Amino acid sequence: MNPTDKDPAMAERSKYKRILLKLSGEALAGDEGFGIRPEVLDRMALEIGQLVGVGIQVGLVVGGGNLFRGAALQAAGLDRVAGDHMGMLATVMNGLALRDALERSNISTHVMSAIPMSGVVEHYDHRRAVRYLNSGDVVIFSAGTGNPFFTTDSAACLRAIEIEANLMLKATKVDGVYTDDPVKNPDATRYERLTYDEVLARQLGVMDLTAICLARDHGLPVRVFDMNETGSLARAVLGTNEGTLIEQSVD
Ligand SMILES: Nc1ncnc2c1ncn2[C@@H]1O[C@H](COP(=O)(O)OP(=O)(O)O)[C@@H](O)[C@H]1O
Ligand SMILES: O=c1ccn([C@@H]2O[C@H](COP(=O)(O)OP(=O)(O)O)[C@@H](O)[C@H]2O)c(=O)[nH]1
Repeated sequence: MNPTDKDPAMAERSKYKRILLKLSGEALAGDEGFGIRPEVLDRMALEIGQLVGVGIQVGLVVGGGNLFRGAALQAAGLDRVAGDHMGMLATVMNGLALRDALERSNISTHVMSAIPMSGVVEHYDHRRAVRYLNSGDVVIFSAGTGNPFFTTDSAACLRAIEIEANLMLKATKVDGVYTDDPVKNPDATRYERLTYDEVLARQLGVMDLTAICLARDHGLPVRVFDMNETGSLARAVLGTNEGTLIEQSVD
């Protein structure tokens, strides 16, 4: 499917009215692994715009790993809490860049931050976020959970549960959950579907345990997929066999 094709039947075919898309920071950096690549932002805006255009409500959580990660800064000698604050501020920068790309594509977008940052972005407010989503605007939830020692995967599950999203989509560098880390083990094979308990029991490292436990405890389905493949976001929302679906039961 070409993501630029308008598909009016898509919203009807999608069983998801509201989704939460988690973009890793590295996803914004393209092949370089660091920084923000404008052409990557534009491609993402195009794919997100396709969903918005057919009436699917989209919340976004963006990571910060393309700029700073608390654990890496700690390894370099910084205090962990200061490093995590830097990581969360990095997600706000990514959020601003993403909003810019979305608004250039005429998609009305708000950035909310879990850390108050008056004059730059709005402070996170759950009820206001839901109002924006109901009016068809995109909401970018930045600064993670606002607390150190958490990840943006956990923030994505948290916000998805709060806004009652029907699905959390984790866009990453690999095209699903594998029997082992596919980057390190070329013999690893991909699962189409998994339960939360299987992810936990098999210690599949694609998401942190806090995030998986939150999703499990609140019955939030999670689809892990590779957004570098053109059209993959639309396919993931349509529920076709894209990436890996993690849910309560696979019967
Ligand atoms: N069982 C697994 N299946 C899929 N990916 C895995 C697995 N175990 C570890 N990974 C790794 O998890 C990463 C996805 O997590 P992500 O949050 O996007 O990256 P990071 O943790 O670097 O920010 C992949 O790049 C992959 O190398
Ligand atoms: O609730 C949160 C979310 C993120 N972070 C910090 O922000 C960094 C960037 O987030 P993450 O690593 O999840 O980004 P991604 O891997 O998705 O790019 C993390 O390493 C943490 O240091 C944090 O302290 N609390």
